[in-house]
Amino acid sequence: MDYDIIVIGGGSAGYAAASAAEHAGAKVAIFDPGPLGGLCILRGCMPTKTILRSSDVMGLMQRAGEFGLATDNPRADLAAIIDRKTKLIDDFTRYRVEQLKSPRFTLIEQPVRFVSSTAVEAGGKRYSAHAFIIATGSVIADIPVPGLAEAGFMTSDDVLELREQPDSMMVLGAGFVGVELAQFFQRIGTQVTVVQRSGHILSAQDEDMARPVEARFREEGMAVYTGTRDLKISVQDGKRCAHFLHEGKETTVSASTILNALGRTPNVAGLNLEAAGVKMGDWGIAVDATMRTSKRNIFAVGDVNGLHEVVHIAIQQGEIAAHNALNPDGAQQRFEERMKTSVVFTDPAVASVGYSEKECLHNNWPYLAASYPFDDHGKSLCLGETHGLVKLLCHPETGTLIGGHITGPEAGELIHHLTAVMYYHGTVHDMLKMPYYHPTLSEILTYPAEELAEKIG
Ligand SMILES: Cc1cc2nc3c(=O)[nH]c(=O)nc-3n(C[C@H](O)[C@H](O)[C@H](O)COP(=O)(O)OP(=O)(O)OC[C@H]3O[C@@H](n4cnc5c(N)ncnc54)[C@H](O)[C@@H]3O)c2cc1C
Ligand SMILES: NC(=O)c1ccc[n+]([C@@H]2O[C@H](COP(=O)([O-])OP(=O)(O)OC[C@H]3O[C@@H](n4cnc5c(N)ncnc54)[C@H](O)[C@@H]3O)[C@@H](O)[C@H]2O)c1
Repeated sequence: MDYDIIVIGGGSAGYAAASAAEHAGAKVAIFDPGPLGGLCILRGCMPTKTILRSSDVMGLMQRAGEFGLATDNPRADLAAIIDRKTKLIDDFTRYRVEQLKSPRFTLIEQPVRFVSSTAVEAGGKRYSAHAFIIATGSVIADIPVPGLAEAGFMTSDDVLELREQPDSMMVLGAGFVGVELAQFFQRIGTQVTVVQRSGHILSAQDEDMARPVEARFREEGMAVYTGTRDLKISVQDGKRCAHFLHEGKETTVSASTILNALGRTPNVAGLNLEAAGVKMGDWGIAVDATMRTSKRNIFAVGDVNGLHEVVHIAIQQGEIAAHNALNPDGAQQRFEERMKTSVVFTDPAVASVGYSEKECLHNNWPYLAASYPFDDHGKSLCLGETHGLVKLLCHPETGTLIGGHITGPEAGELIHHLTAVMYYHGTVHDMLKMPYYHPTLSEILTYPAEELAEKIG
């Protein structure tokens, strides 16, 4: 065999897998045709969070009067925002490329296709390995909306290079990508309309956690349509129009641009998975908790398995796969659904760890829930950040925390407190024994914990 492990794709999941495998003493090759850097650095987490910082500052400037301050007609310069993003991303990318090109691995900048379960082909050459870790990520999905392709649209990739601000924009889809970018554009002065099929935005979250974001969007002047049906697109008088059924009525909205945020799909094109005997599942390459595919020596990690398209989970899965690939007969590491975490970086932000009420109800799992709103919490009132709530879910007898959900100020930071409690299998009673500084946002977490502890007795 040429290598112990061949990693296909050098993004967050692939780099983590290769790094862990090399650290454990394996001979590793990474195949990636580039551009090198991975989605998170090049067109995902980091560039979007960089530009959102500008719109968050803008959002505060627009509220200056509320805090006894005056600003002189704040305006956004999209080209300058994009320049700041590009400078940072170039630095992050350079660092990642150096890591990929280090002598720790053999980096081959070619796409690969399987020829069997123990060999791949790239650039006309054949390479064999004991194990393979597929980490080819995801691509923007081609969702068939009538008229959309003819009308033309932008994607999150395009937005990150846009230098001229559109006067108006329709955002199709209100998942993570749609909501973060919708608020960015609305806050910098583009008139945004969001069109979402499910009954509330962020359809994977519990409804009560998503509604405060919708409320904030509307207060900021955004038009938000949820529960839409039969979406079609046309072009009339130079404007792009979306036609859909909303609350039983034919509705048409228009804008100069469309942002297609209808979702992503696993990137498996050209891999020739059939030759390796690797099977697809409903959302991506089918894997078990050890990250093994239908073929025992082949693993799939990160967006390509479609389980949770977020970066820390991609990294964790990469490390799990590396360990299991190198220890096929030893103790296997498993991905723990129990600790899954997500953060949507809107304002208010939406952060979750563990299970939602939706999931508990769907699976018939027993739970107790309690929540508390930010508009009744002292520190939030001082900050003027009163949108949202915190919600805790615990086991009805033991009080063990099984889910923590925060929509509100600094939710993406506050959630880690609940992550720590859950990591150590802590209970709502444990939360009440911990000291909380006053006045802080974190204190709000004790109120639902208290309610749940009283219920359990
Ligand atoms: C706009 C946006 C914002 C996001 N924001 C966040 C966020 O704030 N926080 C968060 O946690 N997640 C965020 N995500 C999701 C996150 O970026 C992804 O979950 C993560 O980057 C996936 O990593 P990956 O390693 O699976 O895939 P990728 O990083 O996409 O890596 C795949 C690699 O495979 C290579 N490749 C492709 N085809 C082949 C082939 N045939 N052969 C060899 N190599 C190949 C590619 O060149 C690429 O380098 C965001 C996503 C988007 C789109
Ligand atoms: N902050 C973060 O961590 C972050 C940010 C961005 C993306 N991501 C990751 O990237 C993944 C992809 O995000 P995404 O937002 O592109 O996809 P998504 O699947 O989360 O959202 C797409 C939305 O479009 C809606 N939709 C689909 N067809 C529609 C139609 N015909 N009419 C109206 N609405 C329709 C869907 O109901 C869905 O809510 C996410 O699952 C997330 O894990 C994470």
